[in-house]
Amino acid sequence: MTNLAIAGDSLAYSPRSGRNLLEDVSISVADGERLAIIGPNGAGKTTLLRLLAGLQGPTSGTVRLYDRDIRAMRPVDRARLVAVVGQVDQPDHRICVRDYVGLGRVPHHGQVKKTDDRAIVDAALVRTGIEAFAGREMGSLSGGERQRAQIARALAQEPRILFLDEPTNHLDPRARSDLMRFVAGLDLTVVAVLHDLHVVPEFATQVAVVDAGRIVACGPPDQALSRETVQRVFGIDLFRLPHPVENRQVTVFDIPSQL
Ligand SMILES: Nc1ncnc2c1ncn2[C@@H]1O[C@H](COP(=O)(O)OP(=O)(O)OP(=O)(O)O)[C@@H](O)[C@H]1O
Repeated sequence: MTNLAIAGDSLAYSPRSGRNLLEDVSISVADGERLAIIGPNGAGKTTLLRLLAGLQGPTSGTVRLYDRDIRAMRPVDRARLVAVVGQVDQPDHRICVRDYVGLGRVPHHGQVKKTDDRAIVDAALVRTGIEAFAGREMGSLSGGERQRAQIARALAQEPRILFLDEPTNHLDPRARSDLMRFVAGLDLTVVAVLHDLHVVPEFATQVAVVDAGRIVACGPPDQALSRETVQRVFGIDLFRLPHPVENRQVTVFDIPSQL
């Protein structure tokens, strides 16, 4: 036994026709760690997340979750271990928020009493701050509220690993930071594809930088998010500066003026 939550080894993926979208990607995530996958549009981030979550099989290579080969897991066992909040989730607009969050309990049906299921759904609604919307239809929520409902559904699933694909998409700047702090406070292993580089240093314990289907830098945020890597991969600049008021450093991303 290791304390690895996720071990992806020599992963490659290419659709039936076409180029390799991922090549020779190996990554491990320790139990309780929070991995941010970053990279430019089309780099292969979502593809990597889908392979690690078992939503898609690799063309070659293996994924192990808590020492078990993901290919040998029954879907229901995987769903008790892994919850995914994807970029596109369009539930029936008429389903009410409570019932939508309750869908997270499906993999556990028959495992616990219905009253426990209800208590777990209630707790997920409270934790994500959407209990006031419980009776509303999903179609009536704002983008940010729907995002929280999706996370509540994932929490109701009681996973050990939470996968998030661009979870801050619909959120205003303060809500982005609040959400990632909230997720960091969960006692879970988390893998998140993030476009907003500002939230990465405070959220992630590990960062994987993906470019053109390969991991080009991986490590703690202050190492993986180096100025050189950010310049090369994103074409922007990075500065770590003393905070003007507080006794800490801030990471500033800047688009060079000569662009
Ligand atoms: N099934 C597929 N067949 C062909 N090409 C695909 C397929 N799935 C993804 N791609 C292509 O692979 C590349 C990587 O896609 P992916 O969604 O993993 O990128 P990403 O880094 O998450 O991008 P973004 O930041 O824009 O969401 C893209 O160019 C995409 O068009």
